[in-house]
Amino acid sequence: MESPSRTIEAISVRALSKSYEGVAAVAGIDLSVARGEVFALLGPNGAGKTTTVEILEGYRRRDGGEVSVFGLDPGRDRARLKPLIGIVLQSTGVDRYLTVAETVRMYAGYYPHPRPADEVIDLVGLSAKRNSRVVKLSGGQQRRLDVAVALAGDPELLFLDEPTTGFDPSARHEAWQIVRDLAALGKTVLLTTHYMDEAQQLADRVAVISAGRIVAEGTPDSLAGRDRVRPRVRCRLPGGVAAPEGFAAAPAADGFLEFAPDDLTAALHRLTGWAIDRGVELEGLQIVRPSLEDVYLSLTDPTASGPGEGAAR
Ligand SMILES: Nc1ncnc2c1ncn2[C@@H]1O[C@H](COP(=O)(O)OP(=O)(O)OP(=O)(O)O)[C@@H](O)[C@H]1O
Repeated sequence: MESPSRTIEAISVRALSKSYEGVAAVAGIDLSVARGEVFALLGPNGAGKTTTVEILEGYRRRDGGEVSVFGLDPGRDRARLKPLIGIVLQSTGVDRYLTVAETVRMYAGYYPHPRPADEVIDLVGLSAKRNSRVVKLSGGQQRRLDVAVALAGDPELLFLDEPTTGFDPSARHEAWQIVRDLAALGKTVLLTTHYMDEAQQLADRVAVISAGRIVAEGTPDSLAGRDRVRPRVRCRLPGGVAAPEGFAAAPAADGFLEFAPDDLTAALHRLTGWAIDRGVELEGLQIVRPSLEDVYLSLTDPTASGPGEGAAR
């Protein structure tokens, strides 16, 4: 039978506030993260992400609001919370002259119910480097070791602070796989990132923080009505060929013909039928929907023109 504690949310935040010298860094945030969820906090520099996360970790005091992590208040119950959470900071200070296995075992020793060190090392893909000294690891391998250290105590919740900053593309994809593996184990993951593709790939839900407030929250695919925006059709016509009747939209800045039809299927049928009849090539024909990055920019930059009709409803 499921224990009662399994039914509560991993993280619940109500009206959280925090100011530094009278200036609000977090100005009334509500947030809830379910157990087993991968949740991404997005926001520009200085938006209040780190402040929020460090309050959840018990490293910063809040000024106001309610915060619960597995039913515990991180401001009061840090000692009880510690074995339940693992933290991967942007840079950690593991002893560079220990081996990978020694490092993970050492950290495992701090926890009451650690995960077997070899299992943790396999999980982060460092099996081949088990007996290598930290000083000999590449940057990406050291980041994996940071994740291994955070996993040593077999926490239920992982905080990942910009987990792939500075990674090459293949290291990023490998790191993403580690996060997916953690999710498959039922772990809850709260990550901060500046990479929209990372949030799109990993997060079940995202929240965008701007100037200390949450300005949008939802799944990456539906954030701010992204899924309700009419897709745009784009293509380039050969020089001297006029757009067919009914498609006489002004060309986009890059010379593409661009329009957002009511009925995408019918419009494509008419356009491609017209092109076939006349032997015209529709160069670079594509259907474009606003990306998570488009939506993010419209939410966080008041001067940006939005990603499209209805995107930021
Ligand atoms: N210890 C501090 N003392 C004073 N001001 C602080 C302190 N920590 C953060 N701030 C301020 O609070 C605001 C929010 O900072 P925070 O570090 O939470 O933002 P962030 O979203 O994590 O930014 P980044 O993406 O750059 O890491 C910023 O204006 C920052 O200058």
